[in-house]
Amino acid sequence: MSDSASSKATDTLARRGLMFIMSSPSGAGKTTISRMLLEHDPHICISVSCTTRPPRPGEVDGKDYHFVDRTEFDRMVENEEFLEWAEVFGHCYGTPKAQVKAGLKDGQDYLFDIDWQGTQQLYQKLERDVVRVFLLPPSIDELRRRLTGRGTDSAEVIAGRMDRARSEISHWDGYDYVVVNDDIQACFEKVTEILAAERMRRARQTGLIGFVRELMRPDDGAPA
Ligand SMILES: Nc1nc2c(ncn2[C@@H]2O[C@H](COP(=O)(O)OP(=O)(O)O)[C@@H](O)[C@H]2O)c(=O)[nH]1
Ligand SMILES: Nc1ncnc2c1ncn2[C@@H]1O[C@H](COP(=O)(O)OP(=O)(O)O)[C@@H](O)[C@H]1O
Repeated sequence: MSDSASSKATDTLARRGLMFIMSSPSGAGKTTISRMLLEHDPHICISVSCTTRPPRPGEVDGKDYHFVDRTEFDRMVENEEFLEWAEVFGHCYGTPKAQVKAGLKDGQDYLFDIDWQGTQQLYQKLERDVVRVFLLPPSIDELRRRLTGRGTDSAEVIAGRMDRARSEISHWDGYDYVVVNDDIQACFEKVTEILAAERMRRARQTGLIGFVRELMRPDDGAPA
């Protein structure tokens, strides 16, 4: 087999998709890093959550979140339409089930911007598919600066998010990887490396069995 033919074979090996979860205290940068990943990596798409929180300026329904009212959210909970859901900052957030389960089988990777409660629930249900990444701010002062600088929340809301930050940080040990988001580019590169390595895990590479069997076939001596 020529070099180009063999690299083609490995490029098309079947692989099960993964669930790449990114959590952090509010303001540490998970939305920013998520957007960079989605922009640079065509093989991962975001799992769009449902929320009862009102949209922020610039947020688009169906892209950033599916914005629903409480009655609709409760109906979806009742119908078991969520893989997980949780109440955060007085609003409900949930991960719709249908799309993700089908996509994983077809090798589609999904990115989740969800909190520690949702992470625990997804891990309990789909442990083998889940990769858990936690982002930390370089300092509490910098976290406050970022929340203020983002310009999307009132002083009161920011104070609430800062109060919650310490308790959110206390869940750092429920994650597989912890990355300090100091320099944005450096953080993005680390997250990209984690994703690349996790894609190579043997258990995810469902096409390997046939590929290796082929490699191990007795040599018939035919020229390449
Ligand atoms: N469990 C769970 N948490 C979610 C979901 N979607 C978003 N979140 C979390 O809810 C929290 C608040 O999100 P948001 O209102 O967008 O503000 P942010 O903290 O600035 O990202 C964040 O910790 C998100 O990770 C979801 O579907 N399930
Ligand atoms: N490494 C970084 N250095 C400086 N500012 C950052 C960095 N990462 C994110 N930010 C800024 O901090 C603010 C909060 O980031 P965001 O991604 O919205 O956080 P989260 O989604 O975790 O709440 C945004 O204004 C973003 O541009």
